[in-house]
Amino acid sequence: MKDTSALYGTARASSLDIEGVTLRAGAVRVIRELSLTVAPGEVVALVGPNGSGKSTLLRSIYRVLRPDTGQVRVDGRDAWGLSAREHARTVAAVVQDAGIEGDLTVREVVAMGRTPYKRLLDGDTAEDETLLAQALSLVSASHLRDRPFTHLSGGERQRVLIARALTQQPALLVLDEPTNHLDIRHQLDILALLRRLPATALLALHDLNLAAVFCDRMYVLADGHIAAGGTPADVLTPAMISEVYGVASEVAVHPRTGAPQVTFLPAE
Ligand SMILES: Nc1ncnc2c1ncn2[C@@H]1O[C@H](COP(=O)(O)OP(=O)(O)OP(=O)(O)O)[C@@H](O)[C@H]1O
Repeated sequence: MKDTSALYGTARASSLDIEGVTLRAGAVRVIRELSLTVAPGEVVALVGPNGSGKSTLLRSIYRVLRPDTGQVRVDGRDAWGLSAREHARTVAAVVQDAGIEGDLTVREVVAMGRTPYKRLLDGDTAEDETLLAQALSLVSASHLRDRPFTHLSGGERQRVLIARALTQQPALLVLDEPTNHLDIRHQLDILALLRRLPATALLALHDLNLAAVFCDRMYVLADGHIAAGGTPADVLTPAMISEVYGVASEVAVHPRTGAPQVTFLPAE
């Protein structure tokens, strides 16, 4: 098992409380009076149909979209009241469009994660190099270190962006479809890594069966509100899947993993 001790030698995990949050994107009210909690160290999935508001909700946690009403609290403190540096030392995000252009190398992209720990013009220290190397190793991307980021495949980029988030040493990781573009081995590796890290994680996921195996709890978003929440066994029922996704299914307990396993049935 790969070493996480440099990044997480001292275990860090934040609580997240979202209370009565309403969010607008443009003129549209996307999230209405939504509340959810994630306890320190939990891995919680946010699932739901396209357009249900998952990405929008995550944006309010990594401070791109300020709530109209309600509060996002990290360790009991208003996330929007923290200094930018303090917030970035606590919360790291992995998003779909990271907006990285130009000819930055993978190493330079991952090193951005150290910014909240530096003053202007500070160079990288030996400790930074150790953290970068460990983060790249954890996502199986050490061999990509000196390649231009924009030359990478979609799955390689995704892993590098996860490495960048890890070098922030976040106590809360917010991830928007982190398994997007990844082949099955890397999907399993990344989700197992999130489970193993001491940090708290909230991740938007489409794959209900992966959520069932790797997440402590899940919230189902539908049309900007929470339609269901609880353990995968509580949440993943044919009735919920039919109501929220309009798809027929059967749910069994997998004999090896003990997790619920959904089989989707084609429309008749
Ligand atoms: N800037 C914007 N202006 C107007 N509407 C927006 C904007 N951003 C998002 N929306 C709308 O908000 C709704 C929720 O979008 P969001 O991206 O949060 O959904 P999602 O659950 O992450 O979807 P997906 O599974 O497709 O990634 C969608 O109907 C979307 O069209």
